[in-house]
Amino acid sequence: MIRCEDVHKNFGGVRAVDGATLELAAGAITGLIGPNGAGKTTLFNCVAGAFPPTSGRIFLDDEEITGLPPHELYDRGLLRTFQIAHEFGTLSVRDNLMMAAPDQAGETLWNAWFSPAKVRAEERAIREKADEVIEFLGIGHVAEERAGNLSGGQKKLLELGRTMMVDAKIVFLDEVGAGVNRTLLNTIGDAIVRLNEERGYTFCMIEHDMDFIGRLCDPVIVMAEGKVLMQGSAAEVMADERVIEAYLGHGVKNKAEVGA
Ligand SMILES: Nc1ncnc2c1ncn2[C@@H]1O[C@H](COP(=O)(O)OP(=O)(O)OP(=O)(O)O)[C@@H](O)[C@H]1O
Repeated sequence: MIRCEDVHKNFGGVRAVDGATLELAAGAITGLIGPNGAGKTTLFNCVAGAFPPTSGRIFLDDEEITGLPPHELYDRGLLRTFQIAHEFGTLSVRDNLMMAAPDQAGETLWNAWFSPAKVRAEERAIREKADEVIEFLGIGHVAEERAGNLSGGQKKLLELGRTMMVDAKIVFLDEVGAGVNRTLLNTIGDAIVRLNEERGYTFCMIEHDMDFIGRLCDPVIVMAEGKVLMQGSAAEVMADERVIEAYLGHGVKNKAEVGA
């Protein structure tokens, strides 16, 4: 479980996150929505260690993780997908997955020279794991394809695959559905649900596609003006007057009513 207590993040005079308090339950797929500029990405960045909050505290279970750098969070199984290097365009999908595996013995010259058997055994295990991830995600038909030739949606699947190579447990997804066609979006959605149900991954996802949110996320947390406006099921938040007003912009609804 991740808990943010009264988190603030200022950029000069801009209060990007202005006292956000929320919990991301372990084992849930939580959606984070809100109008442009609501502070969602900035809050993500604070939790995932891109920069520390100006004030407030963040906990992973009972341990305070406020301000910890990404690699320390990564060691605790928490990662934001872009923390893993973007795909290597000229390498195959399988090789991209294999390179995401952490702490490989073959990376040191010493092991490569003096422990070649150990390096080979480890490489075999990593290859088997990559093949398992490829099968899980149903991307066998592009396993030998150069990652640079994948469509935007397939690259998102590869991104999810790389989280599986490092056995992440809490994954932050920032607009994973952006610019992805409906069919592939369903495939990505299915992979997220299966990772959640079968492997116990916890997800928190920023998303603008409300159909996608409605299908995957429970609960949904709504942010507006740097704060948490409300939390509920997708149906509850979509029907909530405060949420509608936040999306329309302050005063717009009232003006519309006055004009009506
Ligand atoms: N590095 C920065 N420097 C200055 N201001 C920033 C910076 N990052 C974000 N902001 C400002 O902080 C506010 C919140 O931005 P943020 O990107 O967190 O919102 P968001 O909810 O993710 O929006 P969107 O849905 O449009 O991505 C905005 O007013 C934005 O202009």
